[in-house]
Amino acid sequence: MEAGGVGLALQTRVAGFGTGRRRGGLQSPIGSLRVTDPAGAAVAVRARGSKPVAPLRAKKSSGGHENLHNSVDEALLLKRKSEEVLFYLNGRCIYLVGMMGSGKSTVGKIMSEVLGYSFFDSDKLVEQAVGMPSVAQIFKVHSEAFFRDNESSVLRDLSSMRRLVVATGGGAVIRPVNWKYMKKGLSVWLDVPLDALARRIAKVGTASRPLLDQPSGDPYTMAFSKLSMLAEQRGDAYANADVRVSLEEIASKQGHDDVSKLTPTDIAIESLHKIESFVIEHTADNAAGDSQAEPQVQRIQTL
Ligand SMILES: Nc1ncnc2c1ncn2[C@@H]1O[C@H](COP(=O)(O)OP(=O)(O)OP(=O)(O)O)[C@@H](O)[C@H]1O
Ligand SMILES: O=C(O)C1=C[C@@H](O)[C@@H](O)[C@H](O)C1
Ligand SMILES: [Mg+2]
Repeated sequence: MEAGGVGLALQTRVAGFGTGRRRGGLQSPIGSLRVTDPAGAAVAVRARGSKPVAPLRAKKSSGGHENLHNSVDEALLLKRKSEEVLFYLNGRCIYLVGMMGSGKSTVGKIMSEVLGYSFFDSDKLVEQAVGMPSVAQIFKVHSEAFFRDNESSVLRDLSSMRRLVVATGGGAVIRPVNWKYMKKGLSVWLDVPLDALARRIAKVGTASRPLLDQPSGDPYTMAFSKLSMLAEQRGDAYANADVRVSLEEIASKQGHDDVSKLTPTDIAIESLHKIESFVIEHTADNAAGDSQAEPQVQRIQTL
C-alpha cells in the first residue's frame, strides 16, 4: 500500500520550482524554449535569443597539435542534442533508473540543466515526505517496506507533472505500480557494469546506502557481492525502461577499454540520443496513448 500525505508536500515543493504547464516557454539555464519551425525538426526548438549552434567540426590536428577543445565540443554536442530532443520530448518527464551508484543523480542533473527541466531525486523526496534526514534512517527506524510505500507515493505524484528529470531510487523498478507511473514519461536505464559500480561506491562509502552497508570488510568486495545479489534478485526489472544506455557500449564506440573513461556528459549525450531515437520510433503510439504528450507530437506525424 502506498503512503498518504506525500502528495501535498510534493505539490508544494514542485510548485516552487515553477515547472508550470505553459506551452512553449519556460525559464531555464538556456533561456525560454519555443517551437519556431516544426518543419525543421533538427532546429525546431531553440533557446529563445540563442544563436543556432554551428555544426560541430570533426576533431582534427592543426599545426601538428590535437584540437584542444574537446570539452567545448562535448558541451556543444550536449546542447545541440538537447535542443533536438526537446522537440520530441514535448514536455514529457524523464525517469532515470539503474542500480545504486549508476550515475542517475549525476547524469540526471546534467540532463535537466541542458533541457531546462527541473531535477528531482526521489530518495530525497521520500526523506522530505517522511521528515527524516536519510534513507538509511528511514530503513532503520521504520522498514524497507515503509520506504517503498513512500517511494511509490512520490513517483505517483511526480507522474502528473511535466518537464522533470527524476533520479529514481535504485530499487524503484521492483514494484510494477512504479512502472505505471514512470511510463507516463520516458524511462532510461543507466546500465553500468557491477565492478564499476562497486569501485564508485567503495570510493564514497556505503553508509548512505542501507542495502550495501556492512559493519566490516573491504568496501569494494562487500559492495560488489551485495550488488551482484541485488542484480540477480532484480532480474530484468531495469530492462522495462524505454531506453537502455549501456556504458560498455559507449566505451566501446569511443574506443575505450574501461567505462571509467566516460564522463557523465558522454553518458548524458548518449541518453538524449537514445531518447530521441525511441520517441521517433514510437511517435505514433505515443501520440495515440500518451497522456503527457502535447499536440506538437501529433503534428510530427504529419510533417
Ligand atoms: N561517469 C562517471 N564516472 C565516474 N564516477 C561517476 C560517474 N557518474 C557518477 N559517478 C560517481 O559515482 C557515484 C554515484 O553517482 P550518483 O550518485 O550519480 O549515482 P546514483 O545512481 O544517483 O546513486 P544512488 O542510487 O545511490 O542515488 C558518485 O560519487 C558520482 O560522483
Ligand atoms: O537499490 C535500492 O534498493 C536502493 C537504492 C537507493 O537509491 C535507495 O532508494 C535505497 O537505499 C534503496
Ligand atoms: Mg542518486
